[in-house]
Formats: sequence, C-alpha cells, structure tokens
Amino acid sequence: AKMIKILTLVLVRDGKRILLGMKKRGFGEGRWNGFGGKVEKQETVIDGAKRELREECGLVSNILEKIGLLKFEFVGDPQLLEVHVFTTEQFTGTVEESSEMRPEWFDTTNIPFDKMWPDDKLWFPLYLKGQKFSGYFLFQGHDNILKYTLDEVDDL
Ligand SMILES: NNC(=O)c1cnc2ccc(F)cc2c1N
Repeated sequence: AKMIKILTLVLVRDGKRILLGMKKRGFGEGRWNGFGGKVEKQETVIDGAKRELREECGLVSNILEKIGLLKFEFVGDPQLLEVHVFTTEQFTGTVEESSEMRPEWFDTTNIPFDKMWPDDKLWFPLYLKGQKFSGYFLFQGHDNILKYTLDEVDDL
C-alpha cells in the first residue's frame, strides 16, 4: 500500500515576473522552487499552502488559485508525493529571506529550469499559458525522470 504525503506548492506572479526561492537546505536544496511544504493534520490543503507561503517568503495571500496536481514516485521508495499546485497574483507583505529559502523575482521568459526540479520544464509551459494540469512522474533519484504522464485538465 502506498503511503501518500500531501504537499503544497505556491507560485507567486506579479505581471510577467514570478517569485521563486532558492532552497537553502533539506529536500530540494540548491534548486529554485515555488513556496510550500507539508500539510499539517489540523489544516486544510489551502491553509497549509498559505502558511508555507508566509513562512518561506513573508508574503500573505488570501486568494490562491488551484492550478495543478502533481504526483511523484521514486524508484525504491514506497511513498507517493501528491503536490497541490496553486498560483496567486494578489498578496501583501514584503518578500523576505527565511532560513529555508532565498526568494528572487524572475522574468517568466527567463525561468532557471536548469536549477529546478526536472519536471518543472515540462509543466511550467502549461501553467504560463493559464492551463490547469495533472501529472505523474516516476523518478530515479532526484534528477532522472523514468516515465511520466501530463494532461491538461478543465477542473481540479
Ligand atoms: N517547483 N517544483 C516543485 O516544487 C517540485 C517539482 N518536482 C518535484 C519532484 C519530486 C519531488 F519530490 C518534489 C518535487 C517538487 N517539489
């Protein structure tokens, strides 16, 4: 039986810029990423996403739009990661570095895919054209995608 871990991922947009954070330690260290993490037992997925956004970059948002569902498996690991992806263009606060993340604004025409998880280059184009998506990726280690499915969906 697969253990499923629920995670969140929030992509912050300001016109043609996107805010990404350089993960300073732990899982995904050395990669630019959106903001997110585990969902606690006592909170909803969307509340977990809002909490992680604030903890990881200082921004507060009450309007997160669900845009994707990504499932990740790793060869040899019984855990399945279920990542709920959100985006927001309405937020308050000032961006600040945390112990976990060093935030930086990027132009959406110049996203640093070579220093991101390898699946991002596959689904970001759907996200950037406003298309909702659902995908499954089988990884070998953290750098190799053995197989994947990725579909555009109308509702999540
Ligand atoms: N911005 N991309 C992510 O947050 C992301 C992308 N791919 C992954 C693949 C395996 C995994 F365990 C986590 C991620 C992940 N957080």
